[in-house]
Amino acid sequence: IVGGSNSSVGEWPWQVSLHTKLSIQSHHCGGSIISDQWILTAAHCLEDIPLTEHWHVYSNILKQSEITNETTFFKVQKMIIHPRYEISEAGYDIALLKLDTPMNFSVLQQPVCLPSQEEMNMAKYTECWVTGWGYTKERGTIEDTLQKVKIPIMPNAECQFQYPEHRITDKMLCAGYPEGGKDACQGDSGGPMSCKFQNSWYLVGITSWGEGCARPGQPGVYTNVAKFVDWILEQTLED
Ligand SMILES: Cc1c(O)cccc1C(=O)Nc1cccc2ccc(C(=N)N)cc12
Repeated sequence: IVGGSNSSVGEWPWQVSLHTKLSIQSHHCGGSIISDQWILTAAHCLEDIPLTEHWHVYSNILKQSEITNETTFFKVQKMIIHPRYEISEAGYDIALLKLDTPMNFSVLQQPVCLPSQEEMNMAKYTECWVTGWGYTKERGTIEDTLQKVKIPIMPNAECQFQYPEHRITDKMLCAGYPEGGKDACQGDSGGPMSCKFQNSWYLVGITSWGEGCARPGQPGVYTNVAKFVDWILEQTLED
């Protein structure tokens, strides 16, 4: 997260840290708790490591330094990458992780609401925050304390104009300031864009891509979760 600030304990209780257990274990991507056994993340997070046994899911974490080999984590029973995903910039950058055991909810560890799938105008989301342990600048490192930054959603037409060489579809969302300076970045991928509406928080976007980070005129691009609620329900209620 570029231009953000430290989150406090329990501020984003649906945020998880996805670690890969390769040579050294480290934070790879963010994710969001959407039920007691399902995590929503970005497909591009999983494409290089398609084996369930290499993933550790850490919930109720504020600082990466809290994670030691004594820290409990969830194992992944099943990974579902959207069948139409190819690369982030072409969309469908969404994936589900089924945990090996259901988690117990608490004030510090609980699901975020999925948005309603009906055609919603984004204007109702006036307070959207992006969170993660990703880089705070383009050539950065993974942050210790979970960062948060408030970023306004922009109309897709404006976003398309900023990315003339891309096709910004209605299954994508863009968010950013014209002057740049506040954005998600590498390492925040898969994490939530959470928007507050009538005193509840909704998972409106999944951090997907952007040209660099926090550059003027280069907004962050997110998976538009509302367009995938049908798919999410099909995949998760089936089990
Ligand atoms: C290619 C690259 C790096 O090598 C280092 C940092 C960023 C980048 C990059 O161009 N974009 C990115 C690469 C990977 C995940 C990203 C997630 C979000 C954003 C965003 N701006 N909202 C940019 C990303």
